Amino acid sequence: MKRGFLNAKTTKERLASKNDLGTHPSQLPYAMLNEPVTVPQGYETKPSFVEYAYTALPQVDDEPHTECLFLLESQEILLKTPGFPKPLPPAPARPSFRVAPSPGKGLGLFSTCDIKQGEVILYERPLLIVPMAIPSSAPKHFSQTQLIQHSLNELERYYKVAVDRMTEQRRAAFMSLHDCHTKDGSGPIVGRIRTNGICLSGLQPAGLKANTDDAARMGRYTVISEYISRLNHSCSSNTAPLFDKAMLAYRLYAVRDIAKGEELTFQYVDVLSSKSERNKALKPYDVVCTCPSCTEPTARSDKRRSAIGGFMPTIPAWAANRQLSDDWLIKRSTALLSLIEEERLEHLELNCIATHAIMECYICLGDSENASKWAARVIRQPWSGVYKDHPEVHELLDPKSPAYAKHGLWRMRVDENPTGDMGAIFKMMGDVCGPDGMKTLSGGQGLFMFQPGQNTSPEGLRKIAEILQRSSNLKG
Ligand SMILES: C[S@@+](CC[C@H](N)C(=O)[O-])C[C@H]1O[C@@H](n2cnc3c(N)ncnc32)[C@H](O)[C@@H]1O
Repeated sequence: MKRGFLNAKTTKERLASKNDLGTHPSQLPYAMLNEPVTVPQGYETKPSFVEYAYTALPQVDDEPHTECLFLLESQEILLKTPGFPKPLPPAPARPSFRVAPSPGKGLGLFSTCDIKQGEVILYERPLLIVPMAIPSSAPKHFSQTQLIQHSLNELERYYKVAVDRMTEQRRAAFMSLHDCHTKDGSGPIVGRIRTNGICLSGLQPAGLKANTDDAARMGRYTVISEYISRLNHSCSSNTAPLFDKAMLAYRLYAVRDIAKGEELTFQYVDVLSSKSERNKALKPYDVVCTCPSCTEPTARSDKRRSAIGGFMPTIPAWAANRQLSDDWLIKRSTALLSLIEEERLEHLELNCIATHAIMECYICLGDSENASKWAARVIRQPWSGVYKDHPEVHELLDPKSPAYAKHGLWRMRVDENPTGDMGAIFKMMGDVCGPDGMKTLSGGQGLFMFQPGQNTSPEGLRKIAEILQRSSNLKG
């Protein structure tokens, strides 16, 4: 069984997120103030440079640098990323996007040519990467609003050092970005970071993970870029930015075919929530969304989005369950893909999960002709974490490839029964997940590294069953 077959994310994270680097806008964990607040001077926290470092990365001449403020352990994680620092590809002679006014939305990005699904629109090294939160202390006699203003002032001070270190040209690019937080206590730098930052995970020191939410945020970062930060929101966005740690750069992918002149868009909020929830979540960005799903008069879109969020294609839940027909999961996943297409949500991780599941169904059925067609569709979604976790799909493009016979799922539904360890695990997973697969997602880490044919002891199997059972109790 390949890694990524199960995933440790919660259902909600997995449905809403776009890849395992957590690419979505970052809302800083600080409240906003309705009116100006005066804070007594002299209580500034001294930055602890034992823990934090300002650095310009990568330290390669002739390439733009990102100004970073990192916890030392996060910096270590980044520097140890295999392949770091991978060079940026040469900029194309004619970029396939331009910055231009978008009526009612300020500036935006627009395509300058037809772009195919899965193509990279741009590679971009960010201007700035900073922590989403930095601890600060304040005297006990501060009022609640003074505490908020004090925290915002502290953040501004920390972030300013990084902005001051930029080249003049990159600082000017940063300061020209939009700021929708001019009247809530945020300074000009914090305001721009709040407006334009995209969340970056995967750099969290191990020790912080188990701590409180605030502590955990200290190992999470927000990324600001000259161009990607100009993407306006749509609830049916047509791009997905994927952060490549080795390159220290985003690749911005087209998630469907884009016509010349179309605006390029990105999702700022969980697009599987209802129209009213989305509009509430968009308030901090000062956005009243006018995309078709927010303006159509009936509640059809809400219903479709809720249905999309209510099914997770899960091979084990079907493969060993003989009460479900051979085409049950194919039909359910195809219906899911139709809903995704109707709502124009191709960027969702779920799109690739369903595509990959149909491919695996055909492998279970011993039908390499159809499996190879679906493998080709997986490959057209390179922004997805599923694609990243399954490099073997390339070997499955040829229906005659020997990779089929070697695949752990090959003919699983055709031959007698899945037997041995694999059969036992599939049966357990089927029982625990339920056919809709909604309980698979938060546990099951023990299965990640399971390989077919691997000799798993009864003790190992019992542990896996316990993990799955725990996850079912917690989330079910
Ligand atoms: C990250 S910036 C995007 C680029 C920005 N339009 C600019 O001029 O630089 C976010 C801001 O863009 C505007 N915006 C983004 N999406 C929008 C939308 N769908 N409708 C209206 N305004 C939008 C809002 O002012 C929001 O605070």
